[in-house]
Formats: sequence, structure tokens, C-alpha cells
Amino acid sequence: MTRTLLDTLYRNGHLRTLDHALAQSLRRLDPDTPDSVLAAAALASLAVSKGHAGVKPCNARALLDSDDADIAWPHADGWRTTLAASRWVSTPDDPTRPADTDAPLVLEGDLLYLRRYREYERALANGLHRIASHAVPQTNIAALAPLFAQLFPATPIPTLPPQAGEGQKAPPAPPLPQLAQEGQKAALALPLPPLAGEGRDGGALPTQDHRARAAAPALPLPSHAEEGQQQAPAQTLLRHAGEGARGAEEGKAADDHQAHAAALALRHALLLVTGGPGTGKTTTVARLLVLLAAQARNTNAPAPRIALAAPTGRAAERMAESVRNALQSLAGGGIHAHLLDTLPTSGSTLHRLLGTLPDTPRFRHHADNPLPFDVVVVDEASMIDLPLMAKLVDAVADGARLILLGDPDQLPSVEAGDVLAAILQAAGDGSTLTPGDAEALQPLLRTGPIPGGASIRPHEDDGNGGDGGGVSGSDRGVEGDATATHTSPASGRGRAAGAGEGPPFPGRRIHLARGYRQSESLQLAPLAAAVREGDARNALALLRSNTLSNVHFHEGLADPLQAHGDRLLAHWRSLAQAETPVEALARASRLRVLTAVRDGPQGARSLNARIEALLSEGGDAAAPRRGARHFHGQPIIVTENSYRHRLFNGDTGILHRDANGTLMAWFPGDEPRQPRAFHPATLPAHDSAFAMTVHKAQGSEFDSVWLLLPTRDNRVLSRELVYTGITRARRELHLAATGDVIRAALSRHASRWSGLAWRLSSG
Ligand SMILES: Nc1ncnc2c1ncn2[C@@H]1O[C@H](COP(=O)(O)OP(=O)(O)OP(=O)(O)O)[C@@H](O)[C@H]1O
Repeated sequence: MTRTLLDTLYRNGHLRTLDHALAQSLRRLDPDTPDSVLAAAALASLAVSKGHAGVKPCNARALLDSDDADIAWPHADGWRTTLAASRWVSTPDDPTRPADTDAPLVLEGDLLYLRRYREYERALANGLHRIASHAVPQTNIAALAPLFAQLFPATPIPTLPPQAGEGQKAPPAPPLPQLAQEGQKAALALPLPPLAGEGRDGGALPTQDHRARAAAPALPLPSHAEEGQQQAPAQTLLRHAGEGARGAEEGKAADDHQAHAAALALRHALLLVTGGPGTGKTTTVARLLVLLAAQARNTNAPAPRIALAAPTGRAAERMAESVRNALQSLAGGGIHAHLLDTLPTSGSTLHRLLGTLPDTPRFRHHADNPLPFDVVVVDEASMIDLPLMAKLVDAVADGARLILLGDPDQLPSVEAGDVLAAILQAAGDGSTLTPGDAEALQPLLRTGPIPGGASIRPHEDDGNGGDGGGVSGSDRGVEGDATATHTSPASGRGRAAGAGEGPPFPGRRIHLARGYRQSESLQLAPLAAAVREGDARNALALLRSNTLSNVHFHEGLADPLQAHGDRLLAHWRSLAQAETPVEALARASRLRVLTAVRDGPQGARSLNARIEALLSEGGDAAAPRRGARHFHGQPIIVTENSYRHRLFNGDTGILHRDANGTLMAWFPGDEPRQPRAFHPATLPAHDSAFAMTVHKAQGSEFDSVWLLLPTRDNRVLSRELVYTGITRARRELHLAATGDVIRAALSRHASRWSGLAWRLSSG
């Protein structure tokens, strides 16, 4: 007897019991349900567990951990037709309207969702549009100019780099722009200028690192606007770093991205500030909060109520610390205390901000009881999954600002989402200012005329009197489906948001590219850039050259515990010698082994078991008893959300005896010096965390990181995983991997199926 698709998927171990049970319940309710519908339902459930919002049945094989020759996949068109005809599947024709509540599945384009996830997407898209479309107070922007200049003193005049005929005087400035004529407003998309020193034809690069530059896309010279069209106003220029030329490769003008971000926040209620570690996202936000405080003061309005939040306690704490540092240096730089004193200096987790309710995933704050804040700033937005982002956005009050900070090159959230990537795709790459923004912000952005011109593309007007800007974001693909992610469920292909079809998404995005965080000890930037670009050849050359300070490549090393056990164990033993829980928590963050996978010989689980066994062989009084579930000095990680404890998947803590000698689990508290204590027996599900997966380490940093990749390729490996892993290191990075595995990892993107970008661009 031939097996059905559902049976084959289940028996060959591709489905979880939960996925199978969903399909079985549909079969019980209607025994005539076609097998391909049952299988698609199970795959939609599996897809969520792998971080997708839904499944593309036409490419469902990409969901499986390995290829399976036993599976006879239905023909895509026929499968789609059968799904669309099924009583279990609704096919809404309006992305903004709720789907039929009788059907547990929703088919939109070629994405099949569990209804709940389609509704999260719909609610999130509607909510982001609501926030972004609200006009924010625009008064007195010009009056802020002196303060703005004080906060962003280095805003340089953008000039094109020397062209052919170096040394010639710059051509005369073009005439000042007139506004676009009625009905013909134009967003200005300035092609990237060549990097300084680069020939007009993109020829020889006189800089040290040819490879990194070679990765940059060809950079055409800006062409003059056509006769009769407007010239580019100088203030519309945002120098945008080419994908291959970020970080250390940035030109001097990178600072004006920070100024532009702050200026745009004065005009738009939804702002995304993206950039890698240390590019000044938090510093920029601290400065723009000062501007908002000044704006309110100038108009005799109450000081804005501001919330700082992040998905994890650790990330919230790091953000608050950066804000405190930024405000302190502004105070030293002469910014008035009456402005600084109104700004927040502590952050909270998103769960705390939204108000957890015991034993339910719902929150105290939602559309009917919105957050009492005028500005909500959220860091580490790449970690936020679809349900949580939908709930956050739902709770942001009408007229309030939402500012999201994040690094788009990091791994997407562990749970269903890749929300940040989708919003970025809809918001465009941030390389243009619309004429509306440019005109309104002219008093702040003191840029001079651009020699040369700009190409001009028509755009529709936005809600704030500007024009919808933006071009397509990156379109990362799921393995085996390189063009299919972040795409229109209707078309199966990505459409550039704001590319002329339909109403553009009114959120704004600025990408910060210049790294400011100077670490004398760790020289990570060139390696991080190569990894981000997927340039395995350069990454391996850098690693093998052994020239990057405190970057250590252990090529082919499969077992760091064997080769470097003594020094690693010395660190873990020191955790038990800490005098206080605060000290133990601080020590624990000094070193972490990060893995790509949970299971297998290079997985976090087996490493933790081996480390515990080695520690128990220590023989001294502090050594844990062999096989003990909990012991003094043991780092732990929570693996499920517990709203009752306010402990969430990924939170890390340490076991430490209290003053009475009772072993307690300690987690960072709202105040750094007041960790929260729990009896280990009452903790939600948790594991040891001597080693942990890169996924779980998002939002955390450690002085020393040992990143261990599996010895064989694995579908979870991606450039985002390696990038996230190596950028967790503050002072020292050890990377244990083979060249082949690094090549395989960097050739792959971690990405997700989602209809969010399409939904956002659809209005
Ligand atoms: N324009 C600037 N000029 C000089 N130093 C800057 C500038 N912007 C940021 N910095 C410095 O760079 C460091 C990193 O800044 P910040 O913490 O704001 O970056 P971040 O992007 O938020 O980093 P992370 O993502 O790691 O939290 C800080 O020490 C800050 O003072």
C-alpha cells in the first residue's frame, strides 16, 4: 500500500507530534479531507516551529532538515487549487481584513498560514500603518537648529569624492531645487557615489583591503536629472554605505546618518534605526530624545513620556547603560540639565513594559489600555517575534512614536518572525530623503550643494506631506528558495516597497554603518564585514592570517574541551568562587561557549554534560556532585516563557548559595545590583549554560566567546548565525570550525517565509 504524504512525512521523522495531531484532528472532523490538505496543515504548523509565519507548499521540501527521496510532493499548482477549495482553508481577498474564523488555515497567494499567525501578521501590519500614519507634532523644527547643531556637531557637508580629473575644482552648485510640481512629487534616489579614491569606472582601489571593497556593488555616478526635472536638493543626500563597504570601510560622512535619523524622528512616528554593534544606535536615540524634550519645552508642552525596552533583561540593561553614558557625556558637553533630567535612564523587558498577566500570554496593555508613553524605544528588534511585535504595536497609543533599533544582519528571532527584516524591506533601505522630509528638515541638516545631480523617481505623497520613499530591502532566501522569502504571498516574488505600485509604507529607516566602539583588544570589524557579505574567501584569509588582534582561528578543531580544557575549566571553576550572586553573574558573562546546534557532538547539550562531568572530577570541596541537577556556580538558561516568574526563554542566570547557604537561582533584576532569586525547584524549564546556542545568545555579549561550529554542514548554519556568534565577543574571539563548514555557512542566509513585507507595502 502506498503511504500518503502525511504518513510519509510523519513516519520519516519530519513532523512533530503536534503537527501530526493537527492534521489528524482535521481528518477526524472530515474523513474526506484530501491528504494534500492534511499534509499542508501539518507543514504549516511545522513551519511556525522553524520560525516561519507560514509554509509555501510549493517549496515545502526546504522545511525538512534533510532531503527525503521517499516523498512524492504534489504538483504545486494542483496542490494550491486543492487547498483553495478546502473547507479548512480560507482565502481572503483583502490583506487588511480578518480571515474567516471557521477555517483553521489561511491561503494568501502561495503562503499557507495557521490562521492565528496570519492574524498576527495582519494585526501587526495594520498597527504599524496606524502608528506610522499618525502626524507627530511638527512645530518649531527650525527653533531646534542650535541644539541640533550642538548634538550633532560633525554633520559634514556631503561632497562627491574626487572624480576623473582629480584636483579640479568642484563643478558649480546646481540651482537650488524647486519643489516638485503638483502631482509630480518626486522622491530622490541618489545612486551611491564611488568611494573616495575609486576610479569613475570602479577601477583600481588604492586602499589596503581590495577584497572587502570588491564586494561592494558597482557604484554608478549620479546622473544629472533630466532637463526640466528638479535637481537633487543637497539636503536630500544620504550617503549610503554600499553593502560591501560598511563598517571600517565607511567614508567620513557616516556621521550624518546619525543626524538624519534624529531629524527624521522629529517628523515621523515610526522610525527604524539599524546598524551593527557599536554604530551609535543608542547614542543617536539618546540625542534625539533630548531634541524631543526640547521640542516639548519650546511649545510649553509636558515633557514626553519615554519608555526604553528590549526583548531580554540583559539587552534592556545594556541599552539603559548606553543611554546613561550618552546622557552623561551630553551633560559634560554643556546640554542643559533641565532637558536631560526628563529622560529615562533605565530600561525594561518588553514583557514588563507590556505588563505580563499570570499564566496567560496576554498583556495588561493593548489597544484598549494603551501604554502611557509618547515615545517607545525598543532595542534588539531583530529578536522580537511576530506575536510579541504584534502585541507591542497594538499597545502603542495613537499618536505615540515607536523607534525600533536593531541589527538586520543578525539572526532572526527564534520564534516565528523575521519581523524586523520585513519592516525594513517595506521601509526601504533609507538611502533617500523625500522632498517633503528634505524641505521640512532643511533648517537642521546643514548640508551643502551636491556637485552633480541625482536621478529622480516619482513617488506618491505620504501622510506627513512628504513622499513615500524607499527601495527594496534585501531579499534573503530560504535555502533552496533563494528568491522566495519576504515576498508577496500573492506574487511569490518580492516587490520593492514604495516602488510605485500601491501605497508605500510610511515608516522611515536609517542605517548606521560606521563603527565607533573602539576595542583595543579585539579587531573584529573586517571579519564581521566579510561574514556579513558571505565572503568566505576573505573571511578564511583573515582568519588564517592570524593578524586580527585577539581573533583566534582553531581550524578543524572539533573538541575545544580536549585541546583547551584547562583554561576553560579554570574559568568555570571560578564561578563557584564568587563571593556574591552579583559577582557570580558578572563572572559568568566573561566567557561563553556558543554552538550552532543544540544536539550532536558539537551541540550545546552534550558540551554542557561533558563540562559538568569534568567539573565534578575536580575533587575539591567546591566541585559539584557527579550528576547533580543543580549546583553552586552553575550558569543556567531558561528555555520557556514563564509569565508568572517574569522569566523568559533565553534569560540566563546562575546558581549561587545565599547567605544562609541555600542554593538559589539568580537572574539579573531591574537594578543591576539587585538580582532576582528563585528556588531552583520552582524554576520554569531550564538547562545548563556553560555552552549555549548562538540563537539563545542574541542580545548578550561576553568578554570571551568560543564559537564552535559542527564538523559537518547543517541547514541551520548561515552567515547570520556566524555573524551573530562572532559579534557576541567583546574582547576575544575563538572560532573552531573547518574551512568547508565556514564556506557552507556563509553561502546560506537564515531567512523566513512571511507575508509581512507584502502586507505592509499593500497598505
Ligand atoms: N558620532 C559619534 N562620535 C563618536 N563616538 C560615537 C558616536 N556615536 C557613537 N559613539 C560611541 O560609540 C560607542 C557605541 O555607541 P552605541 O552604544 O550608541 O552603539 P550601538 O549601535 O547602540 O551599539 P550596540 O548595538 O552594541 O548596543 C559608544 O562609546 C559611543 O559613545
